[in-house]
Amino acid sequence: MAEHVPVVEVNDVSKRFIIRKEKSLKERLVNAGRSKQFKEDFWALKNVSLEIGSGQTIGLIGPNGSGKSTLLKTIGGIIQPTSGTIRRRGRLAALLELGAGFHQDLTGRENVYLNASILGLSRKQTDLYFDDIVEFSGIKDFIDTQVKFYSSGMYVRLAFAVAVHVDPDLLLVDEVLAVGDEAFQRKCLDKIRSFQREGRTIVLVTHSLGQITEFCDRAVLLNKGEVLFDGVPHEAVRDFRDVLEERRQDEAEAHNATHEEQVPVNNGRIVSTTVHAAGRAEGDPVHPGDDLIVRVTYEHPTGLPDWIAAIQIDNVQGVPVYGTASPRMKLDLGVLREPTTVEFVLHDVQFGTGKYFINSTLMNRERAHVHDVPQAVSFDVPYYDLAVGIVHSTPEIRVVGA
Ligand SMILES: Nc1ncnc2c1ncn2[C@@H]1O[C@H](COP(=O)(O)OP(=O)(O)OP(=O)(O)O)[C@@H](O)[C@H]1O
Repeated sequence: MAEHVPVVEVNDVSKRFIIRKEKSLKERLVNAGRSKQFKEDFWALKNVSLEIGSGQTIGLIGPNGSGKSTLLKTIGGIIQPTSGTIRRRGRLAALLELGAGFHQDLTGRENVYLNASILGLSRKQTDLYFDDIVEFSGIKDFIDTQVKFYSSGMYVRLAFAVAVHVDPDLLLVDEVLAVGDEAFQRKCLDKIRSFQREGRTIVLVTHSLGQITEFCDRAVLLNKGEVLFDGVPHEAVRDFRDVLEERRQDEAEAHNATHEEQVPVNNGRIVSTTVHAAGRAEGDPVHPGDDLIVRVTYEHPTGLPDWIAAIQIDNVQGVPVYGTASPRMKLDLGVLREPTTVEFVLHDVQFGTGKYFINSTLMNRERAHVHDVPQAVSFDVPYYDLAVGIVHSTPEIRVVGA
C-alpha cells in the first residue's frame, strides 16, 4: 500500500458564508425603506491546509459549528472554497447531508441507479452491484417506494449501501451514520474496517470520540474554522476535551452572570464542591484504583431538617456514570444551618480515560432539589493505550488452551 500518495490536498482553504440577519424593529425604523435584513460575513473555515495520504482514515472533530461539515463538503467538491485550493484524486463517494444525492420523487431503485451513475458507474456495472446494495441496505421491501416516504434511517441505509458499493478510493462520511440503528451502525463500521484493509482513504466526521480513537489513524481538531490539532487521535481527543471544558466554563460564567440574582436568598445552598484522589492534589489526574474524595460544603440560613447530600458523575457527553446520596450510605445529616462539609469517598474507582464532571445536589427530606450545581467540578483520568470505554478495570487475560 502506498502510504504517502496524497489523495486529498487542501491548501490554505477559507470559506466565507454570508449570513443574513433580520434587523431589529428599531433598526428598521431608522433605516426605513431599506432592506429588512443586514448581511454579515462569517468565516466557517480559515486557512485550512491538510494533506491526506492514500489509505489513511482521518477523523474530523470539533465543537458544533467548528466547520467539520463545511470542510468535508469542500473536500467532496459540494461547495467551493472562497480562497485556497483543493486537489483530489480517484473515485469519490460521499455521505454528507441526509438526503443529498437522492431525488425525492424517485423510488429507492431509481435512486440507486441515479446515484451510482453520478458516482461514475455505468448501468451495467450498477446491475452487477444492485442486489448487494439492496441486501446491504436491508430495506428490500421498500426499494420500489419513493424515497420521500423513507424514514431517515432508511435513507441512510440506502445511501451508505450505494456509497460503499461503487468502489470508491475516497469515502467521506458525515455524521449521518448516527441516524441508523445500532445494528446498522455496527455494519457500517465493519464495512469501514474492511475499506481500511483494502487501503481506501476515509474521512469521517463524528461526535463519537470512541469512534475516533477506535477507527482513525489520524484526527484533525477544528475550532472556529481553524485547525487546532492534527495528529494522533487520542491527543486530538484530549485537546478537544480541553476546548469543550473552556466552552463549558465560559457558558457557566455567562449563565451565572444572568442567574445569580435569581437564586432565592432564603434557600440553602451548596457553597463549594471539590474533588481529588486520596494522596493526590486537587486537579491531579485520577488513576484507576485511586480512592476518589468529593467534598461538598452546604449551608442553610434558617435550618433544613433531614437534608440529603447527593452527587452524580457524568462523562464528557453528559451520560451519568455514577450517582449516590447520603441516605444510601445510611447517613442521617440532621438539621443543616452552619456551613457543613460532607465527604464522599469512592473507593478503588475504575473510570476509563477521559474527563468527568461532578454534579452536586442539596435536597430536602421530600427529595425536592433545594440547590443544584451542575458540573460543579471535574477530574481527568489519563489516557491508557488500547483501553477505551467508561469503566477501567484491571483485567486478567490467560491462554486457556492452544
Ligand atoms: N450555507 C451556509 N450559510 C451560512 N452559514 C453556514 C452555511 N453552512 C454552514 N454555515 C455556518 O458555518 C459554521 C460551520 O458549520 P459546519 O456545519 O461546518 O459545522 P460543524 O463543525 O459540522 O458543526 P456540527 O457539529 O454542529 O455539525 C456554522 O456556524 C454554520 O452556521
